[in-house]
Amino acid sequence: MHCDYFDAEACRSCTLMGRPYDAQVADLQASVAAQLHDVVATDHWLTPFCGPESHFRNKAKLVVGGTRTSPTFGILDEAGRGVDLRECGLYEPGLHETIGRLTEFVAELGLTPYDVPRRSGELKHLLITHSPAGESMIRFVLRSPGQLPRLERALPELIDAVPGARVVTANLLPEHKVVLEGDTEIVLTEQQSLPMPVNDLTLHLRPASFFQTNTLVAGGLYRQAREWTRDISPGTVTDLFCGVGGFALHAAGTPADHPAEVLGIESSAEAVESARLSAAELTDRNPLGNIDFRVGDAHRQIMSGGAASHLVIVNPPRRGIGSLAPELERSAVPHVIYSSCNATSLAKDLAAMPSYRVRQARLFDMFPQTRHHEVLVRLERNAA
Ligand SMILES: C[S@@+](CC[C@H](N)C(=O)[O-])C[C@H]1O[C@@H](n2cnc3c(N)ncnc32)[C@H](O)[C@@H]1O
Repeated sequence: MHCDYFDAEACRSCTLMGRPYDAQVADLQASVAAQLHDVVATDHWLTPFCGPESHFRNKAKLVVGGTRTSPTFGILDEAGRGVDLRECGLYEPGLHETIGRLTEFVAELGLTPYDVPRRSGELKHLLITHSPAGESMIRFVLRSPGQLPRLERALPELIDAVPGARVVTANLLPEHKVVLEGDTEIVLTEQQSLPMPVNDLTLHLRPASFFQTNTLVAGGLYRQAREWTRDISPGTVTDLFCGVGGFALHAAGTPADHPAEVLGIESSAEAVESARLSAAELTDRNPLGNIDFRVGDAHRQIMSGGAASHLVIVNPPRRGIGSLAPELERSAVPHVIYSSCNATSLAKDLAAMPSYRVRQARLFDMFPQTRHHEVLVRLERNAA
């Protein structure tokens, strides 16, 4: 893949840009396998799962810079000046189109971009998620509620100007902080969630709920976990760090003759609400047994009942499962599926679980052009 922004040194996020894609995947596989060398035998690796090397991102996180009449949408340089990256080749074609229409509309609306060095202005970021069905969720991250009435008034024109705009929100981030969003979210549209078709399910995404950035590769990840779940044929499944329920909902209904009882635990109330919505739709169509999602701390779950599960699925943030690893080690849980975006923390966690052996592992290239990776491993408790 080639990128003009990279060549001009305007953006260097894609550290592997220019390297042939096959070589990128081979390097990534070798590096991840080396980090997990002590716990995953060479012949237990499945073939890496890859999608296209460009036009795969379903999400854009655009920092707004420049001026009211000439805003930029992309990142800020070291001096805090806006760098426009609207033509980034990682975006899905539909997302690219949405960005074009939306940024044109925002420039005409004349919201003043937030100026980081001066700490003045209003519009900080645009966060856009696009679904394979052609719909999008658009979130305006604002410094204050001052521009809210203007945004509310402009909503019908925005919906006209940006085909597929389904959920539009204002997120308030009054603090001068290097974070993407604040805690207050005001949904301006009647629709509150973006339906994301993945495999044979629809996952509802409410604002501020985590979702994987690469829909096609996420679909492969969930299918692999479902295949392993079918093979294990568990009576009960606990999905920890479940987000909007991708793993839990794919596990529900397996095995088909005696669907597992599935419980998802997640700290974000918005994500749990999303997962419940998806589960209700799914069970309406095809009764599946018990699926339940609860807001909670994954680290407490093993002590409070999760230890009785036949299968525990974990998909933690980059830092890994930490104290949960020794908890699982002490539990009687026979099967674990661990999805990790950080082979270093995965290796550390698995080293704290010597009673389990890795039966299979697979690399999912969720973030082509970078060294970021997703690894799925299937663990089984050693026979006593
Ligand atoms: C990598 S995401 C995985 C989400 C989901 N499994 C998926 O497939 O999209 C990690 C999730 O863990 C949640 N989280 C972080 N710390 C947590 C904790 N202590 N207990 C429960 N959930 C937590 C985050 O809100 C986020 O949704």
